[in-house]
Amino acid sequence: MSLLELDDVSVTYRIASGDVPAVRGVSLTLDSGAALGVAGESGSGKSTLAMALLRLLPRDARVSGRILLDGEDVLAMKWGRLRAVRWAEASIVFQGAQHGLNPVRRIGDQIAEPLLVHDLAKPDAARGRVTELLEQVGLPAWRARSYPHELSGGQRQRVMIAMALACSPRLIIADEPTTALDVMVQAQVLTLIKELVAQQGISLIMISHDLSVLADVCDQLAVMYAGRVVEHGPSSEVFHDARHPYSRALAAAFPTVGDPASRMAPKGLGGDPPDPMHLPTGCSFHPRCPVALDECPTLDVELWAAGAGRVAACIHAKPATATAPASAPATEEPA
Ligand SMILES: Nc1ncnc2c1ncn2[C@@H]1O[C@H](COP(=O)(O)OP(=O)(O)OP(=O)(O)O)[C@@H](O)[C@H]1O
Repeated sequence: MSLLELDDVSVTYRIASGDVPAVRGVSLTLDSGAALGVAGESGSGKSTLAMALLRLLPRDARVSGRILLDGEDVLAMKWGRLRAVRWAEASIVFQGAQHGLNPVRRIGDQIAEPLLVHDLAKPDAARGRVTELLEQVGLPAWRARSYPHELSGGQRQRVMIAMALACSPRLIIADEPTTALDVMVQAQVLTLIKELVAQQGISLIMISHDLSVLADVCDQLAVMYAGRVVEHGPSSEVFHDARHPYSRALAAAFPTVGDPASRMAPKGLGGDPPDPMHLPTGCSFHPRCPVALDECPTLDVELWAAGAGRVAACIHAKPATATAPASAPATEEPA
């Protein structure tokens, strides 16, 4: 059985000026021990999807569909069960989360907190576990006595990863875990995440705008555009031989060191991602698409099987005989 199964998950923010459909009909699965990368430009719905997984969304968000964690529907869990699941079974490392550490509490106490809150260890045992966790993330044990301001950004992000690991969860969701770090430190933290996932058999969902980073860490890639998954399949294939023109543009968009704007603008694409409140008709990508056809503005787009274990929501990937949509990667070549 899959560790995580998303079935037609949608998230809409209800704000004063109307509904914002941030995530639209996402269906994905994650096997135990596997790593799934979720890519897309700013505003594509990645963080909203990540937060929906553990019901961390603000009150104005409405979530529909099913999110099954080990067969249990997260959306139907009572609060007590949900609190037990957070940290202990699945934990999130947020973008720039290292800035969220409490400045007046020692690192060791903060790492121990999830263990104590979940009653998974007594204070003495928790101290031992903190030492173990610091070692796992490449920090010396004496750092337990440090305060956050005494650590570098990369070290603080390692602390956040240690906290996420504290209760030995089966799933870690990492939302842009290295974005706020400089390039050298980014590489070190990514290597750390990769090793931890491989050694401890933890499943990972990693979110980034950078397809190359995801392809390096993850087995599977899902590319999101305007709240939808537009391509999904094995990482190296999606990265090197994308079937959707948006994934191709993302794959070609290697960030330029020191130029944050270059990360946000996939090569060869003009324009900006659409406003979710005013989505283009047909394929949402058609106004920016370099290979759009006349029918794309009215196309009823679906995820079509686009090779072994792959799906893509593009007319160019649509098999001539397509009749039904594929909500998850199919295992057969299209006819
Ligand atoms: N609390 C909120 N209320 C209303 N709209 C929101 C809220 N949070 C996000 N949105 C909107 O939902 C859409 C998806 O946002 P989201 O942050 O999930 O995208 P993202 O791909 O994670 O972007 P980024 O990489 O910038 O974090 C955007 O249009 C955003 O403006």
